[in-house]
Amino acid sequence: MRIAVLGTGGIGGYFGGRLAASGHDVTFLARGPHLEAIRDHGLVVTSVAGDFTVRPAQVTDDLASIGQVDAVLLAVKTWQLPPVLEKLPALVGPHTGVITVQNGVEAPDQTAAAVGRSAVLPGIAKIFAYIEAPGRVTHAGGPASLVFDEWAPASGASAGVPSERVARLREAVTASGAASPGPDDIWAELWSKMLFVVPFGSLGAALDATIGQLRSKPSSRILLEDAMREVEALARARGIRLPPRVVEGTMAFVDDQPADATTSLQRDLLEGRPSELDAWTGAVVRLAGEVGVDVPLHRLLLEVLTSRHPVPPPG
Ligand SMILES: NC(=O)C1=CN([C@@H]2O[C@H](COP(=O)(O)OP(=O)(O)OC[C@H]3O[C@@H](n4cnc5c(N)ncnc54)[C@H](OP(=O)(O)O)[C@@H]3O)[C@@H](O)[C@H]2O)C=CC1
Ligand SMILES: CC(C)(CO)C(=O)C(=O)O
Repeated sequence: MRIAVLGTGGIGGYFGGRLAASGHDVTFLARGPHLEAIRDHGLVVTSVAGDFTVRPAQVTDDLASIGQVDAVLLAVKTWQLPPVLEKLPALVGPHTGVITVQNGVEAPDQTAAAVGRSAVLPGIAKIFAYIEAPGRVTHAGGPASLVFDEWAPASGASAGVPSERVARLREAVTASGAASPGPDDIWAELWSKMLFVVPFGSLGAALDATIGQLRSKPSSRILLEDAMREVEALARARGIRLPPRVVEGTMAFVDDQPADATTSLQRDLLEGRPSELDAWTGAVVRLAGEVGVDVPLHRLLLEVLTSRHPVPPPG
């Protein structure tokens, strides 16, 4: 299968690396010293599931040179999407599937605005992975699964039967050594991840606290749960079929995580880098406004984090 991995970071490097190592024709988009290191020494992946190196790796910083592919793994951060989306149409043919992996719930729509809904496979990456050094990606934990589906999966008698391209892609991911379970409802999955990651990320950043600290102090535990209930109310108001008792289930998941866990949002904000705040907390506030749901905790968190961490200039 011809695959383009747009953004060779934690997600693109890990899942794209596995697909390349298992024999698919994968082209990686990267830039700067990371690109040079991959070109010179291959893409080196250190993983709790087994290390591997893709050498030689096909890597470029020129998206337009890639041409049409069977699948795209769109794995840049949310604020990096616009220039990539502008050039994405050149990679997309009538059967190409573009998997989005961004946290938040807006990347599928943004991608659809560039290439049409029929090309988009909304997805979620369940993993903890990052760039360790130029040319080197580390997978530190998590189930390492890539969950995705058609925008509007088959219903009625065919419910649960994946489209041909989704079936082929899931098979490729699974054969590469990662997991790709079929979701019951991809939109409910996206919102369930949002319900976990946004309260955890924004409260963690506001309080400079790990997940262990947030969950064990009664006052912050209540705030975490309240923030999750705001996302739940918003999702339900937008017609998302979240599972029953989703907050209780997510709190149980929180209790299961390593005590020192933090989110990329928290680390990016506290280290003065650009962040996905607008796509996480900003999106909750924005989308709540559209349906008249009040989300006072998220409004406060957005205000605090925006004023405390002004967006750094690009570059
Ligand atoms: N990492 C994780 O564990 C998880 C991440 N996610 C989501 O996945 C998405 C990707 O995250 P992650 O993999 O961590 O991000 P990273 O920052 O690790 O990777 C993104 C990579 O894309 C590169 N890139 C961006 N734009 C371009 C461009 N125009 N040309 C060439 N290279 C480019 C970046 O380069 P540069 O550094 O130079 O900007 C960077 O190397 C995020 O939206 C995140 O929310 C979801 C679940 C878990
Ligand atoms: C918390 C985590 C690793 C969960 O997958 C995440 O998505 C992030 O930090 O961006």
